[in-house]
Amino acid sequence: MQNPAAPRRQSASPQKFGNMEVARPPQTAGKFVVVGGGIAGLAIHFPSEEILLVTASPVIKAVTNFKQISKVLEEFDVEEQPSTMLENRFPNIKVIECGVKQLKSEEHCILTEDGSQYVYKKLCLCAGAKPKLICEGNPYVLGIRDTDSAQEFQKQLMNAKRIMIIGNGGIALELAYEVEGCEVIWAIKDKAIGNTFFDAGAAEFLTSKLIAEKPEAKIAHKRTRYTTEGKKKEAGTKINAGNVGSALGPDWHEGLNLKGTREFSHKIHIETMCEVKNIYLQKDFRISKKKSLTFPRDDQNELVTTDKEIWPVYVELTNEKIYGCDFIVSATGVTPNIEPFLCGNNFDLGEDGGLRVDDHMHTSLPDIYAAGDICTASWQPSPFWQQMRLWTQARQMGWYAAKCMTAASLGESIDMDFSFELFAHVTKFFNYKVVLLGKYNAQSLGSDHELMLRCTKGQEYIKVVMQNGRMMGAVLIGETNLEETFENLILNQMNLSSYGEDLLDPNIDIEDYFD
Ligand SMILES: Cc1cc2nc3c(=O)[nH]c(=O)nc-3n(C[C@H](O)[C@H](O)[C@H](O)COP(=O)(O)OP(=O)(O)OC[C@H]3O[C@@H](n4cnc5c(N)ncnc54)[C@H](O)[C@@H]3O)c2cc1C
Ligand SMILES: NC(=O)C1=CN([C@@H]2O[C@H](COP(=O)(O)OP(=O)(O)OC[C@H]3O[C@@H](n4cnc5c(N)ncnc54)[C@H](O)[C@@H]3O)[C@@H](O)[C@H]2O)C=CC1
Repeated sequence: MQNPAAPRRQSASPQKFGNMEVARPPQTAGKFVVVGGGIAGLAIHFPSEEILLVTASPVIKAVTNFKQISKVLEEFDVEEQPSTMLENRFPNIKVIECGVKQLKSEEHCILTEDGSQYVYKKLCLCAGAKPKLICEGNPYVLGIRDTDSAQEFQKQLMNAKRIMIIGNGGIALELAYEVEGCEVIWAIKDKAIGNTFFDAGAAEFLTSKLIAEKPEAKIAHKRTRYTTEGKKKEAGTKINAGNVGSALGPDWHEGLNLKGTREFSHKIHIETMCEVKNIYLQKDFRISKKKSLTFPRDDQNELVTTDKEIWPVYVELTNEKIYGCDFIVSATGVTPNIEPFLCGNNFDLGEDGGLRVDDHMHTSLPDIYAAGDICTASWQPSPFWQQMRLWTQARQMGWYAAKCMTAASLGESIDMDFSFELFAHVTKFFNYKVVLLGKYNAQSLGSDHELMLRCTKGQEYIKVVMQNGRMMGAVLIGETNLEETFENLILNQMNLSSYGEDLLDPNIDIEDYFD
C-alpha cells in the first residue's frame, strides 16, 4: 500500500527556468511534520497519524530495551539506524533526509535544502543543539557532539602529547577520566570539578579516581549499546556543513580509542577558577614573546618552569598561566539549533537561546511545537524538576509533545506528563553509577536547606538535600540502591524530621523502613 504520508519527490534539485532556480511548489505532507531525527524527534509517535520526519542526518537514533526502573528513572539502549529501518517498522512515518533551511510559519510550510517545500498542519521542531565553542572557527578548538566530531577528536588525539579541556560539565568529566596516554590540562571556572552535576563534596569523592591509575574493570551500564552499523553516509545524501548530526549519548566513547601518543595511563592537571583569556597560534605566540609553562608535576605544586617544547597552539588563562598543547576541547555547553527557523518568524526565545515552550510543548507560534535540546521549558515547573539538556528529557519531551499535538488536533485537553514532576537522571562518571534526583544541588532553594551526607571512600557518596524536614533532592554515587526509596520520599514530601540522621544510617535498611 502506498504510504499516504509520502510526499512525491520528483527530482533532487530545484526546477530551473533559464538561469533562475525556483523552489518546487509546496507538497502537502501529512498532518504532522517533525524536524530532527535525534532522540526527541524519534520519540514522537502517533500510532495512527501520518508523520513526515525531516532530518539532516542520514541515521536516526532509536531507543531499544526501554525499561522504567522506577516511577521516573528510565534506562534504555540507543542505536543508530538507517532511516529506512524506521520506515519499515512504522509505515505511517516517511523520512526525508535533508536539512530544513527555512520555516514559513504563516504559510505553515518548511523549505528544505534541496528546494522542496512541505506544508504541515502541526510541526514539531526537534533540531537539537550544537556545541557552544569558546573560539568559533579556530581549527585547534574542537567540540564534541555527533559521531563525526567524536571521530575527529579521536583522530587528533592519536597524534597528541598534550591537550587542554575547557569546561566543567558532562563532556569534560567524561574526557578527563577516559583520555589516556596524553597530558591533559583541564581548566575550569569553578573551585571543584563537575559543577553542572556535583557540589564540592561529591567532586572530592570522585577526584581520587582521577589521579589514580585505572585498574578496575568498567562496570556495565544499561544505556550503553551504540551500534556502528548503518553509520556510513549513504551515497547521494547531502548534509549541509552547518547541520550537525544527532547528539551522542551515554558511553559515546565506547568503541573509540581515546589514547594519545604517550605510554602512561592518566596524567591530568586541573587549573581551577580560571577561564581562557587568549588563544595563540604558534606563530603569534612566538611574536608575543610570552612564556608557556611545563606540565605541572604533583610534587612541584606551583613550581612549574618555562616549557621548551614548541606547540601548535597556546592557551593563556585568566590566572595568567600559559600552556601549549596540540589542541583544545571546548566542552562548554550547547546552543540550541534555532537559526534555520528564525527568519521571518517571531519566536519567543529563552535566555539560553532555545525556543520557549509552554506546558504543552507549544512554542509562541501557532501549530509549532518543540522538544529536546532546541527548546527552553518555560512553564512553572514542579518544585523538583529543572530542565537539563539530556537524553531522558529529550525523549520525554518528544513523547509528550506528540500527545499534546494529537490532543490539540482533536480539540481535547491533556494534563502535564508525570515525568516532569521529578528531575531524575542516571548516568556514569568515573566508572561510578550516578543518580541525580530533584533539586540535587539545592538549585533555587537559597540558603534555607540542609544537607545530609554519607560517604565511604572509593565506594559510595550519598547526599540528600532537605528543606523543612522534607527531602528535596539527592545525589547517589555508587551502587546505593536508594534511588527508588528517595524518589518516593521526594515525591510524597513526607515529613522526615523525626528520623534525623537515621535517614542515612547504613545499619538501617531504609528501603524496608519506608515500604
Ligand atoms: C558527547 C555527548 C555525550 C552525552 N552524553 C549523555 C548522557 O550520557 N546522558 C544524557 O542523558 N545525555 C547525554 N548527552 C546529551 C544528549 O545527547 C542530548 O540531550 C540529546 O541527544 C538531545 O536530543 P535532541 O533530539 O533534542 O537533539 P539531537 O540529538 O542533537 O538531534 C537533533 C536532530 O536534528 C537534526 N537537525 C539539526 N538541524 C536540522 C535542520 N536544519 N533540518 C533538519 N534536521 C536538522 C540533526 O541532524 C539531528 O538528527 C550527551 C551529549 C553529547 C554531545
Ligand atoms: N553523562 C551525562 O549525563 C552527560 C551529559 N552531557 C550533556 O551533553 C551536553 C553537552 O555537554 P557539555 O559541553 O559538557 O555541557 P554542560 O552544560 O554539561 O557543561 C558546560 C560547562 O562549561 C562551562 N563553561 C561554559 N562557558 C564557559 C567558558 N566560556 N569558559 C569555561 N567554561 C565554560 C560551564 O560552567 C559548564 O561547566 C550537555 O547538555 C550535557 O548535559 C554530556 C556528556 C555526559
